[in-house]
Amino acid sequence: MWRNQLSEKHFDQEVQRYIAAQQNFSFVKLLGFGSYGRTYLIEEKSTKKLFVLKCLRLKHRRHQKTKSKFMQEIEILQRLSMPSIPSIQSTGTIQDIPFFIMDYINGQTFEQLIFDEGQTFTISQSLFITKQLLQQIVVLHENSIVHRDLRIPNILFANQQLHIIDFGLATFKKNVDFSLIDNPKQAENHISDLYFVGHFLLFLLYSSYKPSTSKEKPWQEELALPNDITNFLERLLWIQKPFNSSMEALQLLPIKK
Ligand SMILES: Nc1ncnc2c1ncn2[C@@H]1O[C@H](COP(=O)(O)OP(=O)(O)OP(=O)(O)O)[C@@H](O)[C@H]1O
Repeated sequence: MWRNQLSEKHFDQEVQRYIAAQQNFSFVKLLGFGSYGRTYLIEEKSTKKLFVLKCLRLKHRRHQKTKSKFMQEIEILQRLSMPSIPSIQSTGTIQDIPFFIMDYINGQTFEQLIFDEGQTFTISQSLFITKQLLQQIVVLHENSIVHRDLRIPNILFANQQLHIIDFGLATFKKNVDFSLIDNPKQAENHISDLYFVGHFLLFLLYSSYKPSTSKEKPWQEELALPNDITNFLERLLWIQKPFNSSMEALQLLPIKK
């Protein structure tokens, strides 16, 4: 364990050395790391523009499957050209570890907005934001991509619009027999993203919920939403018949026109 940490720290220095050797970039800081990747903030000297360098974690360098998944994240981001998704600027290797450089989204995640800043959302604001998210998901699905990790730390608000990051679990959309799906989060079709949208909408709605008792009840009882919104959420969360596509979910979003 400590050996792994030691070598990851050593690798951070390798990244710093690599960036220092590039004429036009300077290293700013380590942004964080997840299970597959390690992410750094860098600055383009001539423009002062910030970028993110993401590389495969050192411990996975010999795992062919994880390496291919990382290369697939690059392929997916390169395929998508949407203002709400970071574009890839360049790719390469540092000591045989693959990396890519993408746009830095200078905003706040919904996790930060709700839990650090205590921001609250009304029902109509929550539905309006969910509509924006669904509009982006429709475009992803039209490009045959499913994100499969649309959690609140991966959805940011910046420049007056929503942005989606972290395509590490994304995959190419398949025709999946609904009866064979046992975990909607991992489904390789629209079901996965819509399931996450259901949880996203619940986080927004719960931001303004004030419990009247210490006893926890199901969200349907606690939030006591109008029926059309409860039914919509239950279809996203696969409690009721799921939507046939993200477009259908967008069209049936119970939002006042
Ligand atoms: N393009 C980006 N723009 C702005 N911030 C980013 C970008 N990509 C990643 N980040 C931020 O960098 C940090 C690390 O991201 P990374 O995707 O490596 O791991 P993670 O999201 O913490 O973990 P996991 O892999 O489990 O999802 C996170 O705080 C994330 O918000």
